[in-house]
Amino acid sequence: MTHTPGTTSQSVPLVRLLDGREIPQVGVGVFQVPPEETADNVATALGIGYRHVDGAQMYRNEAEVGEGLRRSGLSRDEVWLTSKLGNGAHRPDDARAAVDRSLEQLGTDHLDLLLIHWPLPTRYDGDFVTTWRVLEELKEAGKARSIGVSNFEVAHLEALADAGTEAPVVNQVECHPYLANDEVRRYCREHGIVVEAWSPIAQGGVLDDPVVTDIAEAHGRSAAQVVLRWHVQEGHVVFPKSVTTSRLEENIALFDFSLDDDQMARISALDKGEDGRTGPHPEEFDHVG
Ligand SMILES: NC(=O)C1=CN([C@@H]2O[C@H](COP(=O)(O)OP(=O)(O)OC[C@H]3O[C@@H](n4cnc5c(N)ncnc54)[C@H](OP(=O)(O)O)[C@@H]3O)[C@@H](O)[C@H]2O)C=CC1
Ligand SMILES: O=C(O)C(=O)[C@@H](O)[C@H](O)C(=O)CO
Repeated sequence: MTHTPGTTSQSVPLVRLLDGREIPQVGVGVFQVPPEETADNVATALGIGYRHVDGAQMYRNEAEVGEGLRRSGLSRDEVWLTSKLGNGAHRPDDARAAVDRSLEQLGTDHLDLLLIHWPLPTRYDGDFVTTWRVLEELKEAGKARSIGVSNFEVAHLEALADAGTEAPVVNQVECHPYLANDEVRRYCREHGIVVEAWSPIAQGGVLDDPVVTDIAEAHGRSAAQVVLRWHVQEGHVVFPKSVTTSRLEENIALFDFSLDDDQMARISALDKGEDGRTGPHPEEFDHVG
């Protein structure tokens, strides 16, 4: 990447992973971006200064992410691309074929980060360890430079560790002020696994909270910026989704203000535990398709 060491353009810090590679702490997510809008959305984000796109086979817009990258005029090695293995592709041959399809659609020969999207403990005899071994193989083959997991609970992470596998470098889980996901975050912290927080603003659901709006007013910032800054100071990697250019600009402008300890604590105290969860629980989610 062409950047000052330790930052991207827009001064987004890089977070060091267990394998020594560095991921831009703020990216853009493309879940629920309609395929016909995705290339523009990605090119706009890259034009603003984003250098990290969080995608997935499940989002059905990988060809358009690739098109957005080409339209941006940036070279492949200037942008961090993440993809996630679809739930229907956990069996080894299916996983290999699905990743080849992602590479072809994205128009690249490697992913920066490949994740198992969901552990699917109720499918395939709960055998995500075999699937993980395929990710290790794909990393060895150079098709994914880093490998990680998504929606893994502590028991799932322990199962990988007990099997003696390479450690995942990230665990991408639902996390925002209403769902702190403390147990998972503690395990990750203790094992050097970086937490990627999905739905970092709870799809907008935390933005009207009086604690958030009060702190936002004190800083002359938007509620979204305050919540995203809380994530940054917690050490999370985030990739808020937006199809609105002004919000894309806002969501990356997080590095010229900071929250004090009291503001951080007030936001952390908003945790509602399981009542704050907006998406499916990883122990139950088994959707394929
Ligand atoms: N691993 C997993 O299982 C999952 C991963 N993810 C990843 O996380 C990313 C982000 O999560 P997502 O669920 O999209 O939710 P987010 O928390 O990023 O919220 C997105 C929503 O908030 C709105 N929004 C964005 N920025 C602002 C702002 N500054 N002010 C007000 N509203 C705003 C967007 O509207 P608009 O677009 O109209 O501007 C959209 O409706 C996904 O795109 C995906 O990459 C998400 C879910 C699950
Ligand atoms: O966006 C993702 O990455 C997801 O896995 C989820 O959106 C998930 O598919 C879901 O929320 C289903 O309701």
